[in-house]
This record gives sequence, structure tokens and C-alpha cells, in this order.
Amino acid sequence: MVLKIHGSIKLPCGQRVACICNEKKIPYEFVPVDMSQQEHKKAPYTDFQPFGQVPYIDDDGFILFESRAICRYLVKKYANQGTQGLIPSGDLEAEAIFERGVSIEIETFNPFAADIAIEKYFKARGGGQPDEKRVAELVSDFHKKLDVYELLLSKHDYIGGDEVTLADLFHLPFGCLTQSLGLDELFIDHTKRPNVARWWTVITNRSSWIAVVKEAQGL
Ligand SMILES: N[C@@H](CCC(=O)N[C@@H](CS)C(=O)NCC(=O)O)C(=O)O
Repeated sequence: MVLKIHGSIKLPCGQRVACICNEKKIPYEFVPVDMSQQEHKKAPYTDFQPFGQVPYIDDDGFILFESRAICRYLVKKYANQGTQGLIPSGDLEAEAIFERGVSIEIETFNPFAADIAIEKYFKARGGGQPDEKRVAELVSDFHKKLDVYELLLSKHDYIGGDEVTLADLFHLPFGCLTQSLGLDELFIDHTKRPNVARWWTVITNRSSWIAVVKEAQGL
């Protein structure tokens, strides 16, 4: 059975899973969830994702939610196909640097990128207005965090080591959404943060991600 992703290619967490499917050459299909009718907040959806969020996967009867956990599962299950090395294994220090990158994305990057996206994108979709003062504070603090990224990326080519890993790819959905909200300067400032700009250009140009962007645009 083809891998079913219950959720949407238009939302960041579904995009994260789709990107890894593309890396690992795993056929998948999205099963739409009518979020306008709050389908994700009630049974039977919540029988499978009890937090009432998208996505979850159904892999031939195996149900799993949490997009990053899904990606790790898929990389391990399909170890012998597609891009290799997305989760380092066998070298203790490489594994540690990778885990550090994964934690940095969840703890340091995602809160800023997601909160900016909530203010400037998701609120507007619901007919609301962004809190511009909060956005300015978030952007200012995000710059400081990305200055540390610049330091880390001056020592390693990628945030999880010297090869591309899930730690990098996990940044793409919310990072690109934030970037698209008129915030190029966070990610692509070759003068101020040349290593961040290099890294961001490389990962956003991966064919796995370009395919996600096209699918989200219906192309
Ligand atoms: N940690 C979860 C977060 C899931 C999540 O926040 N999903 C968003 C879409 S990207 C959602 O369902 N938002 C609607 C809601 O929370 O009601 C994951 O990575 O799967």
C-alpha cells in the first residue's frame, strides 16, 4: 500500500514528511483533512492524532504522528534507497553533532520561524491582523539566533555535520514560509551571514524540496 500522509502538502509539517519521502524515493499520497470543518479536532481523526494536528501517516496499518519522528522512521525503514546518510550512524561524534543539529532546529529555530509564520501568515488567513510589535521582536531575536548559526556553519558545511542530514531538512518548511513573508534578509544575507546564506541556498535547492514547493503550488 502506498504511504498515506493524512494532512496537507500546503502545511509545513506535511511538507517536512513529503520532502523526506522525495529524498528516500518513497511513493506517497496525501489524504486530505478538512481543517475548515475542524475534522482534525474530532474523532475519528483524533483516534490517530490525539493532539488534533496534521499530519499522521498510515504505513500499511502502522500509524505514526509527529512529523520529525515520521521522517526518522522513514529514513530507517528505507535505509537502502534514495539519499544515504540522512541520519549518521556508526560514528559517535558524527551522531552527536547530528543530534545537536536536530535539537537546535526544534528548540532554537522552529519557535521563531513558526511564531513569525503564525503572526504574518496564519493569522491573515483567518482574517486577523499580525501583531507587528511582536513580529519585530521575534525577527530581532531570530537574527541573534542566526548569528550563532553563522558560527556553527563556519565550522561545518551543514547544521548536523559535514553532510546533509535530517537536521538540515527539518528547517525547510517553516524557514521557507518565513522567508516568503518578506524576510529574505534572515536567510540570505551574504555580507552579514555568508555561511547561513550558503547553507540556506544549498538546502532550498535540493530537488526533494523543489518538488514539495511545486506540489504545494499545484504544479
Ligand atoms: N509537532 C507536530 C506539530 C504538528 C502541527 O503543528 N501541525 C500544524 C500544521 S503544520 C497543525 O495541525 N495546525 C493546526 C492545529 O494545531 O490545530 C508535528 O511536527 O507533526
